[in-house]
Amino acid sequence: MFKNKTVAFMGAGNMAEAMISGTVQSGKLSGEQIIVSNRSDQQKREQIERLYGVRTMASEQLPFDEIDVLILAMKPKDIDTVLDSIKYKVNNKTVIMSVLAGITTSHMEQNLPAGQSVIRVMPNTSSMLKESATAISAGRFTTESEMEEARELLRTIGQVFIIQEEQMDIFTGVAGSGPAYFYYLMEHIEKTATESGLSPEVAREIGAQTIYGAAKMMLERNESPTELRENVTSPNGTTAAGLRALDEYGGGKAISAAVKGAQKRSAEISSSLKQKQLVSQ
Ligand SMILES: NC(=O)C1=CN([C@@H]2O[C@H](COP(=O)(O)OP(=O)(O)OC[C@H]3O[C@@H](n4cnc5c(N)ncnc54)[C@H](OP(=O)(O)O)[C@@H]3O)[C@@H](O)[C@H]2O)C=CC1
Ligand SMILES: O=C(O)[C@@H]1CCC=N1
Repeated sequence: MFKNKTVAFMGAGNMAEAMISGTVQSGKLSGEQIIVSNRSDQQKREQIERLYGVRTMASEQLPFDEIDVLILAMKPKDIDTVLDSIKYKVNNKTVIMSVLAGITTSHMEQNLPAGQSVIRVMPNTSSMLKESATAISAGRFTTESEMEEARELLRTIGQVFIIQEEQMDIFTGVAGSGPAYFYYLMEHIEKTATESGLSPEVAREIGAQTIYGAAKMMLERNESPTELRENVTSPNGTTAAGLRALDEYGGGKAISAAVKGAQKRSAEISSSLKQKQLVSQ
């Protein structure tokens, strides 16, 4: 399916690198088919070329006519500069995918040639190991077969969910930002475990194995998290004591607030760009 296709990245930071790593490991695209570009960090380009065997260059040197899929992976604040820089160069057959939080397909469509196919994508950094939970939403001009190809391409970095664009903010709050909540949890578990006498290496390994095992249970057993939690919790046992402390300290509320906070920020990024657009009209 990807034979003779060229995929180019604009942006070579954490998210792009995670996607590049997963895609190259999948073996579905060769390094020759992937071009990675950034604004100015030459050292980073050399490192990516060495590690993943892909072609790299500065973004202004991208061979736009050769590119089938262009993945935008810079920070949201840089989107307008980038759209301005590509709008007279991009090929109308190129599908543009953006992984930028809060940047809507309509914002991109308004700043690109009429009819350009744009897909909004929200991956997470577990793409690095082909374990992302990635969402995609079609723009106005995207065909079903382009969405199918996008899904196939992103399957190389994990599971793909096609969602309505209105659901992107909450998806970002859950899955785009989500790994950070689990790392935060792990930081606290590790700290407590080492303070209580476990070596840092052992604390890290058992914490990670515990999260991994719980995630696998969720994915492979047809049981709700409530059932799974109850199976761990003996009356008046250790887990009940732990969960009571979590409740006392507002653990559940804190988790909901984290998801909502990220969701709200994603929506804010969209609306601030809309405001800017209205002001400049
Ligand atoms: N990190 C994450 O977990 C996730 C991030 N995202 C999204 O991914 C995007 C990138 O995030 P992240 O990788 O963390 O950011 P980084 O800061 O690590 O990387 C940003 C990259 O963008 C490049 N860049 C900036 N301006 C331009 C430009 N004008 N032309 C070409 N390249 C440019 C930078 O190049 P240079 O260094 O040369 O300036 C750099 O390679 C964000 O929009 C974020 O919302 C989405 C899901 C998860
Ligand atoms: O923090 C951010 O804005 C990006 C988007 C999702 C995860 N990281």
